[in-house]
Amino acid sequence: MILDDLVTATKKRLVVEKQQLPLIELKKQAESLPVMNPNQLYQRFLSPMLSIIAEVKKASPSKGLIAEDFDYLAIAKEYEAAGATAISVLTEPDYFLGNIDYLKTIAEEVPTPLLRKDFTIDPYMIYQAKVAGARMILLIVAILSDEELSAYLQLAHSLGLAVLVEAHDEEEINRALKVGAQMIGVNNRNLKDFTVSFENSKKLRHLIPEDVAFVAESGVSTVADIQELKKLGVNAVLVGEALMKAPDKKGFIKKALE
Ligand SMILES: O=C(O)c1ccccc1NCC(=O)[C@H](O)[C@H](O)COP(=O)(O)O
Repeated sequence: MILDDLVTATKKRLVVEKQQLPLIELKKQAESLPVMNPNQLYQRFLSPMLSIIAEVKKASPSKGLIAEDFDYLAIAKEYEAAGATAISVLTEPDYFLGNIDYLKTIAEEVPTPLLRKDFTIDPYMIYQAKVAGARMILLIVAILSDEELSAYLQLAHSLGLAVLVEAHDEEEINRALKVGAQMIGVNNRNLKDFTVSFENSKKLRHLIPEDVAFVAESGVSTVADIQELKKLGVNAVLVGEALMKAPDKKGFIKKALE
């Protein structure tokens, strides 16, 4: 399964990264930075207005190369100007052709909160996200134990980072709620065969309490899709490929927010 491959690749990458910058140094850098209150961001997602998390995504395991012309900074600036609540930046290099430097550069110029979209399996990656300028990280229930989920969530909060906890079914949602997730993303993409269906969001929406933000992830192609998800009562929609391919990204987001 693709998640296993992603975890294996991430483990290999971390060995090298930890040699280049030992944890103790990285931690010092992260802990010297100001700490924001993640509740402000959670509350923003819980507001009655739909939130759009617009993704900067060059390639993916399901689609291969998505963006030949990948001016990630210009794209992020368009997302910001259009009113995206947050910008997700893929930093995974092997399968998504991402890079944490993309996030760093965007953070220096774009005030919109940034989600470090990666396969977090080690506290090192949470410190990296903080130092790079992220305001949010992703934790995927399927690749973490309950102990890891809880420890990583607390570590992120202690650094002022909000956490999007991704779940695929009822059992994973219950695990996310048990560790105190305040924002849960349900992936509409089946990671075994890459098919996409909003059925998952529909089926699981009622399991997430009102005070926990619900994010529908993946598979949005059109503004009409976003409107369909809005009717299900989602707080936010995470959109990658459709926005990357939209000739008028600003228009797409603005229409979706109408
Ligand atoms: O996008 C993939 O192919 C993929 C494969 C395996 C694990 C994760 C994957 N995507 C990560 C994401 O969460 C999406 O990039 C995000 O939800 C946006 O999806 P989309 O709008 O369908 O590009």
